[in-house]
Amino acid sequence: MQSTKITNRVLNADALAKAVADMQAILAQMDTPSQENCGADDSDPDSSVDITDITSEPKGAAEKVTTTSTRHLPSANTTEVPLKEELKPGYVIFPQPILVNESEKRTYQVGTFDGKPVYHYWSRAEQFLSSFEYATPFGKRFLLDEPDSLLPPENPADTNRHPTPGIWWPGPGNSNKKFRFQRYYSIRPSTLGGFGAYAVQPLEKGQVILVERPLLLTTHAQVSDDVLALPPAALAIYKSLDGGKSPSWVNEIKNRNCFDLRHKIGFFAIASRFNHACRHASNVSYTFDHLRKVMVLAANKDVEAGTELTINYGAPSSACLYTMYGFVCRCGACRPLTRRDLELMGADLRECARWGLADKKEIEW
Ligand SMILES: C[S@@+](CC[C@H](N)C(=O)[O-])C[C@H]1O[C@@H](n2cnc3c(N)ncnc32)[C@H](O)[C@@H]1O
Repeated sequence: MQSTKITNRVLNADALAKAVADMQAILAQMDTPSQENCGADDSDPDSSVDITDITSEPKGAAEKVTTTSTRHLPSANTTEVPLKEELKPGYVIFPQPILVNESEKRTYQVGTFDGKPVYHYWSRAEQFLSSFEYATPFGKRFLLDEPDSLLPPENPADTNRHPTPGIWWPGPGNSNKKFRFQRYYSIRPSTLGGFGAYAVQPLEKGQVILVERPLLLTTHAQVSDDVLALPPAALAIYKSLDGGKSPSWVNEIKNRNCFDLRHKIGFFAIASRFNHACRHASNVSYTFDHLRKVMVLAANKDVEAGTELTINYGAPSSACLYTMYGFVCRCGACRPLTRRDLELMGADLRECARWGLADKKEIEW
């Protein structure tokens, strides 16, 4: 079991006890085969990774774009974009433009995926990654061969201002020096739901694929203030995360994307894009290095190129997953929730469909 989990609800002790009792009652009523129970993987492999650097930003003609995304972004962000002809493996892409350079008001389009525009921003290469020992899901180690990283630039002047000292977020606006392709995965539309991470090359068990600083490290109590205090580039990334359709978008995004990091919660531009898989179906494990304040993701089994990379959110069953995180799991490793399950759980199915928590097929029997 991982020490960090994505969490959905802020529960006090009483509410938690009630939720557990409710859930036990629901589960007692449900015809739940043992295969439904989902658990995190425990593995202990080795790591071997290397890097590719690029030294300049992609060039291309500026072009107006529109997006079909319903997620919240100020329309002013959909302005001039340098168009790249093709979507290269390993790019980090987003379903809508990310405002990365406040002064130039530019966003970056990479190309199209399934007929929809997708966008790319670069992660900044970390110069000192190999100097420190990092906590990985499989023990402490020096990452001599650097994984993809979203870490601070060596010159603090390169950072955008951030309410939390030491926190940095990515974007070409931060520096004109070296940027690195995301070599091990790309973030792209997923069959599980929304966007997800896919291996762009075969991964060996134990390979560290990502070391990432939080976009925001905060607490449940502080999240609203801290999110609203984010500078535009970081706020745009936060808003681009899953959710964000309702007036209470800050909490909605929080509920779907935050990682519980002991007394804090964290949001990540990339790690928060990894979808969930139940039981031992997840192929990536994660841990938060509290000393270095980085999230470290590593393959927990050999993975073929093109496979979706999934983590385990930590819920013990698909029913719990639904109750805690509000989505119907489609990972294939658990018994999918039925309409009856959802009814027993008191879910408003139309509301589920409206929020994309259950698609039409799932609610039409
Ligand atoms: C942390 S986000 C993961 C990235 C997200 N798919 C996106 O587009 O940004 C969690 C959300 O992804 C979706 N999701 C993750 N794992 C899923 C799964 N196994 N089945 C269905 N939906 C899933 C759910 O909508 C969930 O609220």
